[in-house]
Amino acid sequence: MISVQDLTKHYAGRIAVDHISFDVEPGEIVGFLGPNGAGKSTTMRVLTGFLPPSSGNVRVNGFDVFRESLDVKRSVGYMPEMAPLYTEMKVKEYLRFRGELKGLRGRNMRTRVGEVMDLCSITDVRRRLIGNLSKGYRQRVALADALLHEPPLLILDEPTSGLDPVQIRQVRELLSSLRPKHTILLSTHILQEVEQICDRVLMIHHGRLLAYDTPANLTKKLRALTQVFVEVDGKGDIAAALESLPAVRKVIEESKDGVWTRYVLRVEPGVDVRETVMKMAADKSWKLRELHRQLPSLEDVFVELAASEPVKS
Ligand SMILES: Nc1ncnc2c1ncn2[C@@H]1O[C@H](COP(=O)(O)OP(=O)(O)OP(=O)(O)O)[C@@H](O)[C@H]1O
Repeated sequence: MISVQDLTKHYAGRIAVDHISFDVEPGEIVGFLGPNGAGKSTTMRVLTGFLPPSSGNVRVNGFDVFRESLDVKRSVGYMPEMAPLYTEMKVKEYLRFRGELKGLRGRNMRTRVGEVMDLCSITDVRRRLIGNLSKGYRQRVALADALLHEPPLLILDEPTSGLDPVQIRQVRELLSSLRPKHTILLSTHILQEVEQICDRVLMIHHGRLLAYDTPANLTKKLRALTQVFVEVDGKGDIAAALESLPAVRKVIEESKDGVWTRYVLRVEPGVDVRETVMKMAADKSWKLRELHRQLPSLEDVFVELAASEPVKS
């Protein structure tokens, strides 16, 4: 559905997207993850046919984004980060107006507007002014707009930004329900979002692609990051003792609170050292007030990959 080869985009001599390549298969939900300014919106705007690439080969639904941008626009439902909704229009009126711009007429228009309002659960607010709707409802109106012309591909720029937890869950459920009819590329800062609904994750930083894989594979790759937190009150060189345990690669003293010292243990993949730590504490008469293990998250993967990326001037 999407094929990106060696895409580069410059703004006035500054590189925003730096030689990235990736493919998205039909029916996939792909999460685009990266900090502010990483190049997500730029890449998405190139994919929608609105922004020409500086170089590279980008095809959407089989069409070249530069030479066949009209066909690309027909193939894509795009929801920009700040969807430009007309606040003085009523919901249904707005969708009909947008439908007309997208070439819908007559019965086809009536059916589609009804369908997308149902799909996005906005039928009950169809006669309300957009300006009076909550952010969650407005977001769903913007999504209904993106869906109007039944595009096979949806490109959504931070679809859950600014929403409360209930609204976030509703949007996520809605997006999951659109699969497999629609392929979805969505950008987000929220790692949990990606873990929950995305088949694959694109990680981007300083315009470069850091990784592209399933959330499970990404975290598996960096299993070495498994951490154990231990808070101890005891005598002797506690850090050295903990570091002598099999499978413990590194011990970092994290904080002190009176007699208590909190350590972070970096542990080899697949090993649970909690029992041996407990045994050592008993043998050495240490007091323990915390002992817990934290498996690596996508956030750890991102932080580690970003740290290994040379920073550009
Ligand atoms: N129209 C523009 N003119 C000049 N520079 C731009 C323009 N749009 C974006 N940039 C720059 O390009 C880089 C990538 O920006 P982009 O908006 O694509 O990042 P992003 O990952 O979407 O960030 P955010 O999450 O903040 O939206 C940034 O350094 C940004 O300042």
